[in-house]
Amino acid sequence: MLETILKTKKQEIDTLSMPAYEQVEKRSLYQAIKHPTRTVGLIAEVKKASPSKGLIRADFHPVDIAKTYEAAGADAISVLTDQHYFKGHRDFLTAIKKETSIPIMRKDFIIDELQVEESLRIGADAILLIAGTVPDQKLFELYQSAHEKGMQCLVEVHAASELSSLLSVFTPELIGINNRNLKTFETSLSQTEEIASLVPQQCTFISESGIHTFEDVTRVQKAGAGGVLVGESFMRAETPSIGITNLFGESNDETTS
Ligand SMILES: O=C(O)c1ccccc1NCC(=O)[C@H](O)[C@H](O)COP(=O)(O)O
Repeated sequence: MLETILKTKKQEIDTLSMPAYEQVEKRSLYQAIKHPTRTVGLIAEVKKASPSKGLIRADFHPVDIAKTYEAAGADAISVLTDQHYFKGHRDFLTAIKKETSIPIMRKDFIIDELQVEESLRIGADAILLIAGTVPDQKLFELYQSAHEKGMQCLVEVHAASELSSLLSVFTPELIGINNRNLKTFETSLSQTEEIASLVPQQCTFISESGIHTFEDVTRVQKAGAGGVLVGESFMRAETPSIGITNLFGESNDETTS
């Protein structure tokens, strides 16, 4: 699947039209995760559809969803901007950035410097970089470029071997361990438990995908996760903010919108 997505991305990059600069202030994803609202950081994702699940939320209003995430104490928001596979759009990110005050991460398949520049222009505070999509040295160059432009990065891995290889080139401040196998689409939290011991002490790591219950959160927290990235279970909730309070076993009395 990843190979197919990357093929599409390369075609998109060939015809990429660069947007105008959005004049917006930068917010720190690293600080937000280091000082979370709860005992573990939460990156809440705005995602209409996905290759593994198809359409997830038909009643999809990205800015409203993002606002309810912020009201429910999310530390940061991840916005899918890929159109073809996730029904996202870069305009969603810009609109969300303007209507919220927490860090906004661009979730896409960023493999080229032009996309880093595009991310800056649309107002992203941070971008996702995925190990294995480009050689590690190239990933490091994209990481450096993002930082030079004032953005931060969540660097995602799917296997211990990917993390070891990456660490021989650079040490990202924020590492994402994705629990989803991109070949079978199965999620397993044991991914987080297996890879966690390889994360250097100075790094924070986020457990991504397949987190649906408070037990799931507790499990990855025990493995050392400083944060979780959750999409589907919030997007399937009647209102996404209730998805957040339910995930953390909190009362929904004050969060009804
Ligand atoms: O979600 C997919 O089907 C998918 C397929 C191929 C590449 C990436 C994919 N997902 C991106 C993500 O990592 C998730 O959107 C994110 O971690 C949230 O996961 P979830 O809470 O399980 O929606």
